[in-house]
Amino acid sequence: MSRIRSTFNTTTRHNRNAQQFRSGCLLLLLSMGASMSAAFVLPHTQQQQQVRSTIGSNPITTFAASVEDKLEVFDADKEEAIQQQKNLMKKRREEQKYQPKDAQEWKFFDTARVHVSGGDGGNGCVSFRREKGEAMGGPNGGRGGRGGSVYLICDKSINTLAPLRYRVHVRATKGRNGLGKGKDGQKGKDIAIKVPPGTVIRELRTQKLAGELKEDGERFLVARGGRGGRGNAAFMTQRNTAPKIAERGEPGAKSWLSVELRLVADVGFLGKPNAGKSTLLASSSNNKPKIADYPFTTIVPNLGICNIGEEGAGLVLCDIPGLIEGAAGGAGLGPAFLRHVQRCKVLLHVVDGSSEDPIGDFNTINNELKMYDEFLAQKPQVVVLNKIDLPDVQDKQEDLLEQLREAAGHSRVLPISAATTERVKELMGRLKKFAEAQPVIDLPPIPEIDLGKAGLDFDSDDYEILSDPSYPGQWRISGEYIEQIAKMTHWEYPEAVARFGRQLDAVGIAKELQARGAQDGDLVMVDEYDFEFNPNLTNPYIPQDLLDREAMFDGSKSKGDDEDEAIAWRPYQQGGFLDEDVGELVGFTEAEEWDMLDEDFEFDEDSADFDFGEDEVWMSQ
Ligand SMILES: Nc1nc2c(ncn2[C@@H]2O[C@H](COP(=O)(O)OP(=O)(O)OP(=O)(O)O)[C@@H](O)[C@H]2O)c(=O)[nH]1
Ligand SMILES: [Mg+2]
Repeated sequence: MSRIRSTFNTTTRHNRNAQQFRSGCLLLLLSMGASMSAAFVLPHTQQQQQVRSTIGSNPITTFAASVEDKLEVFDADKEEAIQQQKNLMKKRREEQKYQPKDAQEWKFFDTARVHVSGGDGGNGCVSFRREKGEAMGGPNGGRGGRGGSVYLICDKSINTLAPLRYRVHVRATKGRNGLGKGKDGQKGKDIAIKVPPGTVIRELRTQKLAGELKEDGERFLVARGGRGGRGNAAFMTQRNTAPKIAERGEPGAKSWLSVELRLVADVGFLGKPNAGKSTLLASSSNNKPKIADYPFTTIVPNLGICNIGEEGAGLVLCDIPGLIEGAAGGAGLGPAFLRHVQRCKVLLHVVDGSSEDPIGDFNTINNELKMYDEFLAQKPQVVVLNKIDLPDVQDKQEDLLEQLREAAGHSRVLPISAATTERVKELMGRLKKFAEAQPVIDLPPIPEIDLGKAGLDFDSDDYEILSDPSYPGQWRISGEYIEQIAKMTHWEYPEAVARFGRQLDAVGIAKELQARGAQDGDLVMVDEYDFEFNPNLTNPYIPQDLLDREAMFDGSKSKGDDEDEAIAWRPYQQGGFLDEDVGELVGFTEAEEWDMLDEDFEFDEDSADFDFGEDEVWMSQ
């Protein structure tokens, strides 16, 4: 059996050289990255300028363009159109500056980043029963409490991620430490964050999908609290009836999340700016969005519930900012909001009959849609020809309808006037029937990452041993499981250190190290802990300063005459641990309330108790 010698004094300041080396490399990489990005990422217009100067009207233009598809051939008309749109958007931004802060636009947030951390588990305790005539009874150190977990809860009464904008760090509380007399530590409090239906959760760094909340009341574990460390009572065996060993609490899971909202509606509006989408929403629902005769009036999605006519009542409508040519490539405001119509059963394509080229508009939008997302492009559409109250439009109405039917390839085309509400009631009735008839094809997303796991749940075989020839005799072991075990080891208890050695053995790490040529006395690093590798050592090394402290401790003074009182093993009166920050042995203190845990604690999501206290659950407003 291999033993690992714990070298305390070096625990916190391990391997400075290696760290410096690493951070040096990192700096180097970062500075390389910076200069590379400076060289390759040019502003859009600058890129176009370059393209223009290299291509010009040269006959090889077509050849160049086909060689490099990404090159955009300069087109004066398009450039002008883009410039016009830019000016308009600038105008909108200017206007926005003067909007009151409580305007709808200010409150709508559909993306957020948040750091969630589950509470650490409480530490286990080493303590022994003491009764009359029995100097040292059985072990009775309690278990630490479980750390609180962080959940997201789906609440249909809110429709923005604004609460997450105002608090980026969400931490659940720690579990309390276990105490003597078999008292287990109190659990940490769970935290729940309310989010609207359609919230999609991803791990920020990898952008891996973790899950999605759709139904009201559904909840999703995003950071699991750590398990409480076991007290010495749990380590009693026939051979060792007085174990001086306890575990530290398991650290809670932590991660950065990117949270994104996809509104859930039956019908998503689609169309060029100024087509009359918001006017239609206003004339058919309880929502009164902003309407004006310039493009990009709408800058955030609006949800409305149809309230005209019996047939269409209750239909949920979603009006998004208008789309323009180049939307799939990021032009205009629309693309950022297109994901909001991904959940809709049906798309309502609003065509402005008074536009110069209504059919061209219709085709442009459909092309953009195809480029943006094939899935979205295949959603069933209903087309409306809007503004038929205008005489000009009336004149060519029949022609336009015919052409639209042809371009769309189906006959779900209806002439309406959103302004006068002509045929709007009929449209809503038909839309509702059509939406209801749609099969549910929205496949449930396949999660790629499980945020509900804490370190100990990871596959125990999963570890990696790294060594660097320039640092002979140094080994770094990485792996969620072994790192978590290291964090849970009470290094000041020799038996705990020995147990860690056995765990290294069990996972196969000790053998692997030997096979790779690790020598007696080599430095082994796991997470922030350093050890000397010593497979032949039989007695774990106890740092002298800890032994000195123990010798200085006078147990007889600590507790009064009450012989029945349970006292802890010296020097940890009620059990204790080494506080690495201050380098001191710290005793556990008595807490007011106790909460008993089963010995074999299993994480049970259903028993999670949410704290709906003051600032831990966030409402939308
Ligand atoms: N005559 C007439 N005008 C309409 C009709 N529908 C909308 N409008 C006008 O068209 C202009 C644009 O309407 P909006 O509803 O803001 O258009 P939108 O599609 O929401 O535009 P964005 O939000 O910019 O994408 C406004 O001046 C409306 O009054 C209609 O049926 N008839
Ligand atoms: Mg609008």
